[in-house]
Amino acid sequence: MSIFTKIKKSLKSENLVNYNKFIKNLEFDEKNSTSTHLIIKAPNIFIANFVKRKYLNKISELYEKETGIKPKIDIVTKEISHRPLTIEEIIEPTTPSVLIPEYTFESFIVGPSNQFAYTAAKSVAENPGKNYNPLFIYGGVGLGKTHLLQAIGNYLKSSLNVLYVTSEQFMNEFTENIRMKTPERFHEKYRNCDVLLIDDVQFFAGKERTQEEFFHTFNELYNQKKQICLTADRPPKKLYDLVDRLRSRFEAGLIVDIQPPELETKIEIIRKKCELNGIYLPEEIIEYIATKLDSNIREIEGMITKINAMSKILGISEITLDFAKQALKEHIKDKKEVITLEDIIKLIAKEFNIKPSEIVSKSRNKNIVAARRCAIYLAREFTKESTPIIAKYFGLRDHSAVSHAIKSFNKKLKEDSEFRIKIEELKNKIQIKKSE
Ligand SMILES: Nc1ncnc2c1ncn2[C@@H]1O[C@H](COP(=O)(O)OP(=O)(O)OP(=O)(O)O)[C@@H](O)[C@H]1O
Repeated sequence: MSIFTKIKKSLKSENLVNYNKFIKNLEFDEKNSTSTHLIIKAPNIFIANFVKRKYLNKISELYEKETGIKPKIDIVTKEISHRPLTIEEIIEPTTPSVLIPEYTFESFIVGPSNQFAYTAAKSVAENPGKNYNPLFIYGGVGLGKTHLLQAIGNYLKSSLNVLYVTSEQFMNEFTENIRMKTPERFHEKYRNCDVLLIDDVQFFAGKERTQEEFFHTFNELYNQKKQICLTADRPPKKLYDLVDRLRSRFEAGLIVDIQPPELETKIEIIRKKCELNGIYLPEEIIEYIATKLDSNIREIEGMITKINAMSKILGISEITLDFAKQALKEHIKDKKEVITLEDIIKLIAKEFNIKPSEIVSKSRNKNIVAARRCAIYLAREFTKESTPIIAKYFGLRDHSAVSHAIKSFNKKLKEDSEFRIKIEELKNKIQIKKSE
């Protein structure tokens, strides 16, 4: 009998009223668990939350009694394996401890905000140890750093010895091996891989012994032309508590950033997540989530899961916009509507040296058309107006004309780096106005 079956049996024998409802259908994820880190699958988010609140300590205790090991336990839902569970947890930064098969290049949506990082990661995966070494990916919370790092690992794991760890795991293992007087075991593991992927290296900050060890690991692998990829929440030059020689190693490779996704990219990501998880959401709800929530994709995923789970539990077959609004009510921060369509028009008119009225006119003058497209794009990014309202305001036929204008705009953003910089500057100006 497996240990997990024994644990379930003990929970049953303790006559827990909720055994059938909450414990019976829990499954042990053998493939992804280790002896110190257990992953348990629950049928849905509510059961998972309940088990976490009520039974986690008990399960941990029973496991320790059986094995002598105090485990770390993650309870995940079957729908989205490996996801942390409560909405609060989903919003919290969390990093997995194993390679997650779903994090691939194919499931990663590319837009102007992450194009550079994606291309660099793909290139590293296709030519490990040859093009960019190390690859350093940085960016804000929940923007896809781990996903890209793991995509490299998943791409290479069948042909090479890939090692994926968080900086914390690296540190814990190092400390543990020192404590057990087995440093050679640690060296054996880390200095003999072909690809080393370390997530969240900002946590090396201030840990001098770990940094020292990592420095040697780095050199050893680098000299053997093994690929090293790192992620952090900031660029190497801002990792202040890192020893200089390590920082300069990081800086010697390719450094790429991931920016918050543009609205279109966000919408695409939501579509993809729904598709991957077999969730159907009408377009208007997808757009609602994308415009109302910030850029943290993990948070967005949490909201999709929540809407889906609530609809199932309440037996609702068709999810309406009102239902979604209700479900997300408490999670949508009450941001004041500070940027209006008029603000955008004024700003663009000034930038393009034309009159505000010309932007909303029917003129086909090249400069005015460019200004209009830009204004439409920014209106979608920064105001809370729906696509039909924006169409009406700019004198366009209907919402599909808005989508068309945004598509052409995104194409230009992708192709023309000077243009991209100009738009970034405009976005910054709007952000400044927003925070005034
Ligand atoms: N462009 C994208 N396409 C598809 N999914 C994405 C994209 N960007 C982020 N995600 C998803 O968002 C979630 C959070 O991403 P990830 O864990 O990679 O973020 P992170 O940048 O590593 O965040 P943290 O700083 O908290 O570690 C993941 O489920 C990931 O699949």
